[in-house]
Amino acid sequence: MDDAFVQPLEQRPVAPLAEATGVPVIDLSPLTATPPSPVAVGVLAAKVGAACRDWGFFVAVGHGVPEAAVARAADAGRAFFALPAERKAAVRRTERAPLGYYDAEHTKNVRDWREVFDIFPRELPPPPADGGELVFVNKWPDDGDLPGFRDAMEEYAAAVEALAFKVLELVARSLGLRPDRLHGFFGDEQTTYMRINRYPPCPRPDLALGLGRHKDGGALTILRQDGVGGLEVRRRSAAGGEWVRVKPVHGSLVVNVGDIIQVWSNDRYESVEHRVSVNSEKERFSIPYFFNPCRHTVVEPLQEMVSEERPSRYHAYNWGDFFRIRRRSNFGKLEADDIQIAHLRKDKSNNAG
Ligand SMILES: O=C(O)CCC(=O)C(=O)O
Ligand SMILES: [Fe+2]
Repeated sequence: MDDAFVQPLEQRPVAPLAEATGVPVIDLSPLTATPPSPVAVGVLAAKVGAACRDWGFFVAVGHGVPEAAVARAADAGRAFFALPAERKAAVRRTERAPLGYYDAEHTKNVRDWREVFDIFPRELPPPPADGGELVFVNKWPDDGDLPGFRDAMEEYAAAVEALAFKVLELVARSLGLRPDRLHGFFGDEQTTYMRINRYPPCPRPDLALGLGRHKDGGALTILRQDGVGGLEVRRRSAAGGEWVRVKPVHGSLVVNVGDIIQVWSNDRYESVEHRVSVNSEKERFSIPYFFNPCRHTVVEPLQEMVSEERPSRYHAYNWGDFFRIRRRSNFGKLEADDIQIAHLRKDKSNNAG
């Protein structure tokens, strides 16, 4: 195996992991009840708040994303990766136009054992030709190659977007905010993107990771994983900091708190650190949906989350700049590690990330 994939000793997956105890599984069906019960929604918001605080993630069931849409997207993803290499290369990502196919992602400067395909469900208009800006325009494979691929991706993304707004509302409620307090950040110029991941079987699963440890930089991630397993999350340091496996639950979606909610909440909620182990027998597929605000959003603790007793813990930053730097560092091996919100923390003594 190529050395580029070998994780530093302390990051190598250690098997077997402790079976996760108390991983929060939350039934979101009160959201789709007609008419909705304000009491049930209030109870739900409290559960979501506790999971965001104690774990930084939860497993959602009863989420309302139709099973058929999930199945079509999953099948379309498999079919895409099964295309011959040259068909995938035809929609390959470039440094300037970072959507499409890629097979050399790096996380913290170690190569991931996976291939990916990225789309922006809400495409951004192409920037002026010579501005040097990134071009977020989708690269769809030929419909002849892959009939129905685009439709399946768009249908799934639309269903997950509806869920993302509902979860955002629960997060806002749980912080004592107006239910639509966060919606305005997610307008037409959203930088939300959706990815399909394929993790091939790996001859040395003891040395490599499908995806190295990281925190998602956006607001929320909604992830569909198949039945193979491999996703691992790290418990907050207060709870021991050990890695636990997120066992696949049929029909569920995993919801991660990202860095932006950590900052907005002024550290009431914490973005979950996670990684993906691989195995030597089975390929694994997943579909994360990264719910991200508009490019020009200035991210900082919400004014309601800041007080004299709890002053703002972060310097304000421009999301578009953060996103661009992250995308660039994913492109290949760089001199420095990825940018982290820990770098934007005012009190650098708590600098883990
Ligand atoms: O494949 C997975 O289960 C996790 C994917 C993930 O964390 C990511 O793409 O950021
Ligand atoms: Fe992630």
